[in-house]
Amino acid sequence: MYQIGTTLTQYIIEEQHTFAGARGQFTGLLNDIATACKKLASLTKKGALVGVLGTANSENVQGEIQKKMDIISNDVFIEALENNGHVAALASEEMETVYNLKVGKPRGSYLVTFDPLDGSSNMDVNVSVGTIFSILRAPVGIENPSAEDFLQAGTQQVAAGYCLYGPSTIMVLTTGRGVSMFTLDSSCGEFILTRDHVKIPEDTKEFAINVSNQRHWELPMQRYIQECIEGKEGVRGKDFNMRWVASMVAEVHRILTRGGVFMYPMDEKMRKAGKEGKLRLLYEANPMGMVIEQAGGLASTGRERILELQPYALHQRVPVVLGSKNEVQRVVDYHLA
Ligand SMILES: O=P(O)(O)OC[C@H]1O[C@](O)(COP(=O)(O)O)[C@@H](O)[C@@H]1O
Ligand SMILES: [Mg+2]
Ligand SMILES: [Mg+2]
Repeated sequence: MYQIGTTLTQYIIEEQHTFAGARGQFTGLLNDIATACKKLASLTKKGALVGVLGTANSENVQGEIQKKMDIISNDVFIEALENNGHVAALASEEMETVYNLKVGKPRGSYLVTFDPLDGSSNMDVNVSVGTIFSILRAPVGIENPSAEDFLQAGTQQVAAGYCLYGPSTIMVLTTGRGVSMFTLDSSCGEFILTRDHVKIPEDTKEFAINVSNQRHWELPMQRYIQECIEGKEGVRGKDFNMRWVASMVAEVHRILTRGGVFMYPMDEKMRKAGKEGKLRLLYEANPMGMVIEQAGGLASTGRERILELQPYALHQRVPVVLGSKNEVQRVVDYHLA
């Protein structure tokens, strides 16, 4: 158990000691990620003052028009991670293929997948956005890991987390020993531990889903949401509230803070478009799934545990239902009934 007020630097040095044979790379890598997030926190706060709002004239591998900050965040992350010999390769929402380090750059023991700017549709309207990251082990002795080397099940993650750029900047991290939250004190440029061993309430009265897609949902999801909306008058016997920020980081942070269930289910519209979901397995669902499970919640596709899925593609999409244990279990039961 760490003292509230411990700095992230002190925390990760201690965590490093729990890894047998550790040589300081893990500490270094988390520090690199923290440095990138501090830069992004400053840029998102300055916004129009530093010209980072608006759309770039380019499309990413997802077929989405990129925001300027999608590209800037991706570059900031690469710059912070590629020089210090902690990683062997990187993969990101904004890059079609694996980013291999330039010739001569020292290679490290880890792979990092990341969503440099999550909730990017909120950037221009000043609503919370964030960065999501997942750390995996790199194959030993491979100079340039390939996409296949990244296709590891979520259970293989060494660590995962996100940084939320909201009213305050908060880094949330798990190394597989519970979930810790650090708030950025910009006066000293340090992330300070503000909550440790975070636990999600098992029950909730708050759901998050984009209801505009309702007519396309599968019947089990229609039933679940209808029952929530019927509230006290219905079979649930209690009223529910709804939230939708359209930034997964903000939804997950709310759930870690007061419980809830977040859903981005599969639907008919996606099926017709040949998609298997909206959110991406390697740099959204897996890292958030690890954080949620480490805080006592569940993370499912609606039918399967997300962390046990065997990935087959770098930008693979999956349905996501995560949050308070008993509520996610109910959604799964409806899908498996
Ligand atoms: O616009 P919609 O359909 O409500 O989707 C919102 C979802 O899409 C996302 O913005 C996708 O992430 P990116 O912004 O990183 O592409 C999630 O953060 C969010 O939960
Ligand atoms: Mg995202
Ligand atoms: Mg993104």
